[in-house]
Amino acid sequence: MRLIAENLGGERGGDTVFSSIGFVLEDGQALLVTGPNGSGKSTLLRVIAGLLPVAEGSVRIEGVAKIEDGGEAFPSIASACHYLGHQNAMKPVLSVAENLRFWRDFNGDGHADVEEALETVGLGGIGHLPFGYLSTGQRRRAAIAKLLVSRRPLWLLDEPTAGLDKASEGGFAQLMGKHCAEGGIIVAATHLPLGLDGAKELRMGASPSPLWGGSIREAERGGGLE
Ligand SMILES: Nc1ncnc2c1ncn2[C@@H]1O[C@H](COP(=O)(O)OP(=O)(O)OP(=O)(O)O)[C@@H](O)[C@H]1O
Repeated sequence: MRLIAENLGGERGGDTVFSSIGFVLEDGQALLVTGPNGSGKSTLLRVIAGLLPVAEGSVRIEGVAKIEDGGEAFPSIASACHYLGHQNAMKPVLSVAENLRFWRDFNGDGHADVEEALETVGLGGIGHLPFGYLSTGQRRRAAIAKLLVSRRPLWLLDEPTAGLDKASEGGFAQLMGKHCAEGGIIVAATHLPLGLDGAKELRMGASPSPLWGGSIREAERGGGLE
């Protein structure tokens, strides 16, 4: 599978946030989206996921495996991706396991079972607790377990390690490495190194405020791929 963005532009509230973004990611590749606050990293992920409209250009997947009836296993990016946003998308009054079972049923393509996924993220034994009881880092780990209970080749991750301790960051780096080694693709917006060897980097444009360490290169809000 390939994820292809061509001349991609995104808007928020009618204003252009980024434009002229282009990249191709093949099976097993990862892209780190970096840049200052407000430069459009989250907006880019949401545009790729189909949660916000494409303002210009295009983003698409190609080369998706066929299923038995000749159709494509994933007919759209939305059906091919896991989107992990800033919010964890879990119900606080449901138990951790109930939340994961919901997402497993909702997304289909059952993969790891819920207990196995919780063990993997170091939450074995607390699946019965209401999600709302968990600490910030435990909530993030439970949200990461969501990536494991259904198989989706494309992971779109927004600040995935926010709130994680060092050991959990290392564990998540291994999970991401395994996903790529199995042919998955990752696009991750981050301010922190994620421990993903060989990842490409897309730097989004500068912050409009010089006071917080950004420059005022408003004309360069488009991204550059390295
Ligand atoms: N619903 C909205 N309406 C109007 N503008 C918005 C909306 N949501 C975000 N924006 C603006 O879009 C721009 C890009 O925001 P975005 O969240 O994509 O940045 P980011 O690079 O992910 O930032 P951060 O590093 O702080 O997470 C910001 O200037 C933000 O104020």
